[in-house]
Amino acid sequence: MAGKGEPQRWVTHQGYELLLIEHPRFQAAFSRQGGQLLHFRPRGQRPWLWCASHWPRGGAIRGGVPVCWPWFGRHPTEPGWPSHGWARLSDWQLLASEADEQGMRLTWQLALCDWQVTLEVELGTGMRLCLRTRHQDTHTCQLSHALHAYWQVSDVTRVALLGLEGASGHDLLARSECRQRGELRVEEGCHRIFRRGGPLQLQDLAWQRRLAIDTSGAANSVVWHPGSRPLTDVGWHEAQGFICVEAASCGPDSLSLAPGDEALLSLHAELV
Ligand SMILES: O=P(O)(O)OC[C@H]1O[C@H](O)[C@H](O)[C@@H](O)[C@@H]1O
Repeated sequence: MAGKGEPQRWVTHQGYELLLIEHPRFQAAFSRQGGQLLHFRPRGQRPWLWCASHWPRGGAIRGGVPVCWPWFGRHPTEPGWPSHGWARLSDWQLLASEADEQGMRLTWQLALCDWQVTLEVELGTGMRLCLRTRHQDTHTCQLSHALHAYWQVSDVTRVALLGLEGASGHDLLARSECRQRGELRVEEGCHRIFRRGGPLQLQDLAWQRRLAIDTSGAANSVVWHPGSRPLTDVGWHEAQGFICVEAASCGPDSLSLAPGDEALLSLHAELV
């Protein structure tokens, strides 16, 4: 628990250890499991991130910004291993947190065998996440990873994602290559992995909000929503309230890390 006057304190909710932050500029919450930013709301605004109201015991929390690491989606060779890797199921250590008038900077770390990953998060009027991976194995290893953000929206079928015009990628629902024409809208589910990162904008007219979401530096921008496919423990109406726009390096854009190499992945958002 933080001392009096400090912006952060630990609590337990639905069996999870949470770090709650009340800063003059924003409110936020992380779970120790996953080092996962679950909630971020700059003062006077609606929350930016969506989070399911029910959290499974022993599973991953659906919402906020899950860290998918050290693989994204299914493991390439081990079908029984958990989807999206160990990071979102493991307890992380909070290495540092500093606050000033502008905001807060927090550093989370997870060490597994020869691998070490840190998540640096800056929160203020915007949010910036940077994932840094190193390994000290004796041979080159494959890495795929994602900052799998669930953005809260008025209604997924009524928002538009700008900035992917002309981008090529893979449409996993259509099982074909795709090229984005104009703005992206989600009518009945979406699962596209675009082969480019860059500045995007999520436009929500009903909420009169436009978020600039930057996936520059990532090889892939992933857009996902299950449509009418049911998600365990998430009601249909609740699921209408998010769209995932993710920074990732995955599939053919997975990385080969030689011992001592470092891989970076970042995601940045601000209001425009
Ligand atoms: O249900 P989860 O394991 O949390 O994954 C949720 C979704 O994440 C990503 O966007 C993947 O590309 C999808 O295939 C997956 O369904």
